[in-house]
Amino acid sequence: MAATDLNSDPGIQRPAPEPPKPEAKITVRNVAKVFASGNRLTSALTETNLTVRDGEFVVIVGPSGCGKTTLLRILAGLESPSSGEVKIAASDQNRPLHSMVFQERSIFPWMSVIDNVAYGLKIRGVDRRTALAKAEEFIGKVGLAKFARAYPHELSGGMKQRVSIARAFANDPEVLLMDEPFAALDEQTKLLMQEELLRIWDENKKTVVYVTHSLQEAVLLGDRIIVFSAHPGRIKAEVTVDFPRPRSHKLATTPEFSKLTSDLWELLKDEVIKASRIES
Ligand SMILES: Nc1ncnc2c1ncn2[C@@H]1O[C@H](COP(=O)(O)OP(=O)(O)OP(=O)(O)O)[C@@H](O)[C@H]1O
Repeated sequence: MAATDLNSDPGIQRPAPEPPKPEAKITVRNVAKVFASGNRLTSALTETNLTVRDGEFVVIVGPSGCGKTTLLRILAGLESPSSGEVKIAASDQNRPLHSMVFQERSIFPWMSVIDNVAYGLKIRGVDRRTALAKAEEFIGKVGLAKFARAYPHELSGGMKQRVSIARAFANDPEVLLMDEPFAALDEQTKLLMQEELLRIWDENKKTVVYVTHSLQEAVLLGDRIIVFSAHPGRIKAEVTVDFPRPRSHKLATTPEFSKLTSDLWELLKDEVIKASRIES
């Protein structure tokens, strides 16, 4: 049979082109981590395999001590894996591979807000004017424009955490690593910050790996949720979150949201029980 040239016959319907597959931004292959302290060995992670697509918001949940922070620290290059490998695909040599936002405030108390936010850019050799302009842009996005020249001691806890987030986004890293960034905030501030993060993320579509204990937060923020087993951690399940974006807290009032949160809890419950036995 002769091959048909689809381009030459206007009567023939061409199959819809496949959407391009987003490339893998983060690849975690067979990663294990054992900590040695004195003559005691602690296995924190076993056989961890994970691929995060470019622009994907991945949330990790799991019981206390299952290795979530360890995985994030390995991704940030702060720990090395005992075995296996981690790769972050760089799109631009001038961009940092990652920025990390921690639970505890990690801004410099002796620097003004704007200098804190511009810090990473200046370290990378971005000229002062460009760095300050970029910093101002993100300070505005997190609602701190009036406080750009203030010092951390003049800010509330939530405002300091906004500075950390502005700094992380202003750095324009290949991936953003967030370790329970809102855990220390009061409930109302946390709700505000979650919506701000959603809004900034919608504008930037950064690749994010986000650790949380809150299942509601995981469902609200994530494209995909990775459920870890109890210590030593390994991936037990993955849940895709299909809710359309932009999202807000209104989503949390829907039955679909409640159902997904409760399904997630069913997946996690046994692991939390196992972890509580390990700890006691
Ligand atoms: N530097 C270290 N030295 C020795 N053991 C460590 C070290 N860091 C972590 N661990 C151990 O590795 C395991 C995983 O710790 P990790 O902090 O990654 O867990 P986690 O899931 O983030 O916990 P949580 O949810 O409570 O923050 C724990 O048993 C912990 O005690």
